[in-house]
Amino acid sequence: MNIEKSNIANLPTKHGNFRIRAYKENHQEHLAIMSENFEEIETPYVRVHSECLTGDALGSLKCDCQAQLNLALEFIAREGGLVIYHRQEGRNIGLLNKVNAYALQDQGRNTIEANLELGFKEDERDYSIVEEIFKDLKLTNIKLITNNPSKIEYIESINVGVEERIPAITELNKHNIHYVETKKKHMGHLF
Ligand SMILES: Nc1nc2c(ncn2[C@@H]2O[C@H](COP(=O)(O)OP(=O)(O)OP(=O)(O)O)[C@@H](O)[C@H]2O)c(=O)[nH]1
Ligand SMILES: [Zn+2]
Repeated sequence: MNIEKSNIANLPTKHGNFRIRAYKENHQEHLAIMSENFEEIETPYVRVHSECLTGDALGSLKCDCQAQLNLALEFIAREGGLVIYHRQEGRNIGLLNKVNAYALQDQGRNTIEANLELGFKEDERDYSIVEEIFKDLKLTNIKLITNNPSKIEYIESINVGVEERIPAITELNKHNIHYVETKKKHMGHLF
């Protein structure tokens, strides 16, 4: 994999001060967001956050993405760690397809049924860039912020130890409760 990486720069945010590095693979760019003390921590807290433009940027109430991102940024600013902003929109079906999936959800399909009806798997994400970022940042043991057991499985499969799982549980609302229930029931998410 041919990956270009940026220098490390400061990023002050309302959640705290971070250090960021961008990574470019083919036509996609990702971001590592590190706490200021990241390099001194032996076993950092890590979140691999999948891009959700509608949630992260627009504050969509259909999912729990923005709340999880905010939770993770606040957590690592306080406790020390890393958020990888993994640019695989819509579980990697892309924005246009995700909006088509939303249109099917408007007609009553759940998040998985909509993906399948469009000809995709329920989850098309590929985490190979995450392995490259872990190598670049020399991560061998982490504490992972997630509810998704397949993320833990993947990270262990690349020989990075997951010493602890921190749940990423946020407040639900009437728009996302069905989405979260579907993840729990059909995708094995831990709540
Ligand atoms: N295809 C599709 N993608 C969605 C939908 N809602 C959210 N997403 C995407 O799902 C991804 C987030 O995945 P989730 O299943 O919510 O959570 P996760 O990352 O697997 O697990 P956590 O680490 O616990 O948050 C983001 O890329 C979102 O853009 C949807 O209805 N359809
Ligand atoms: Zn979302």
